[in-house]
Amino acid sequence: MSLMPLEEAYRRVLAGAEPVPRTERVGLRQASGRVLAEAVIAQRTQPGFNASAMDGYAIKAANAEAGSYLNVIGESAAGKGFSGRIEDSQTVRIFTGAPVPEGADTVLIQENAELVEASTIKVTEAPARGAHIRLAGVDFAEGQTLLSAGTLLSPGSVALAASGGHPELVVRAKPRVVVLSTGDELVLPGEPVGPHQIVASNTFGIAALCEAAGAEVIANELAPDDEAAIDAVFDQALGAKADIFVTIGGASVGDHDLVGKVFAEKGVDLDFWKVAMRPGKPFMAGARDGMRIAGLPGNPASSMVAATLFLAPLIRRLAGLADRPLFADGFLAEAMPANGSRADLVRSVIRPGPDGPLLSPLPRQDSSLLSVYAEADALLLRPVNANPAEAGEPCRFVPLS
Ligand SMILES: Nc1nc2c(c(=O)[nH]1)N[C@H]1C(S)=C(S)[C@@H](COP(=O)(O)OP(=O)(O)OC[C@H]3O[C@@H](n4cnc5c(N)ncnc54)[C@H](O)[C@@H]3O)O[C@H]1N2
Ligand code: MOO
Repeated sequence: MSLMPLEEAYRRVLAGAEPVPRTERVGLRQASGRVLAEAVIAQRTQPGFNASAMDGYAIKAANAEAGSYLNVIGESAAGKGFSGRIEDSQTVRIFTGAPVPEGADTVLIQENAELVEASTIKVTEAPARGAHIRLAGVDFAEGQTLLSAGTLLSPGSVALAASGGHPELVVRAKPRVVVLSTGDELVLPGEPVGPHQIVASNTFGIAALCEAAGAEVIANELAPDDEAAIDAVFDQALGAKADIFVTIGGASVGDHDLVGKVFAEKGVDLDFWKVAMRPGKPFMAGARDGMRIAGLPGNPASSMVAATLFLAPLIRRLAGLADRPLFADGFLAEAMPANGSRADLVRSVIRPGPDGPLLSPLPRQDSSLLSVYAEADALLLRPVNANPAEAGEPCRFVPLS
């Protein structure tokens, strides 16, 4: 099988990927970052009454020439309005958010009034008619569409939905993902590590990446290099109606790399295996009965890079989130050597430059190095067969945050 060009692999992974049709109802405290499945219609008018925007006095503007005296007949506070009516030469003490009493058309801010007796004020500066009143419905009216289906709920839109009277919202269900790490050598962090064993690390990095992209990781399993064990987790994912089955490791050509073999036995329709990129070459993509398959390589940086390029965009698509451009534009902080037949995704740090982001490759690039991966801000793209490049030349990169 020849190596698939990176951009084509990306297009193929996303081809035909639609948001999952399931929806669910969540409370407002769980709603931020979710995608609305149904429009949010205002259940009430906001504000529901003419409200004061300032602390001061509710007045009739016609009575409030500078130098006039007004008789204070009561008080309107937020949550506790004044039930009477203002007649000529009268005023009501009013506070921010309080209902404007009947008969008043203006709020005089207290800085422009002088209390001359216990219940008399003198207007020191005349206000404009209508000043400092938020009219009923100025924000929105009952029945108005506040947020349309498909909106990614920001903290501000959660506040708007709350104001519209909604304790819960109908959102798209998160795509369900099962992650399986394979390898006899793997033990969980914190468990005793035998002489030839290692700690399963990208197991947790990949689960975090899936969740950050909008998925629900319904299982994060470890299995030894054993066909029956891998088979069992595959069946578990099918049974749980996972949208994506992600494997880590066993994707290459060694005698113990069994993932591709199990996929073939399980009737997975394999779209491609192996991408012309470094790291992350032995990436597999396919599907079985509506469950998408992403087979990631085992090397820690390789799995994180392949998941960043292919799995995260797929999850975003299934979650109903907008596609993001795969690459951003920047400039090389250093000269780069010529590149070979695989696109190189160079773990790099970013700093601001005069014309845009400047990318500096980290000194060590082996695909086992999580200490380097965790430090990187970006994957600097060196295209297939790129010529040597000078510092300052434009480049493209995949942001990692
Ligand atoms: N003869 C060849 N050998 C290899 C090739 C090749 O083309 N021909 N490709 C290499 C490339 S590139 C990669 S990438 C790796 C990928 O191999 P696998 O996907 O089969 O991964 P494993 O062999 O299972 O593991 C590789 C490495 O990663 C460690 N690992 C695996 N899973 C985890 C985990 N969950 N957490 C942390 N570390 C993990 C594993 O112990 C190995 O050290 O193959 C090359 N070989
Ligand atoms: O692609 Mo492998 O991912 O070079 O280490």
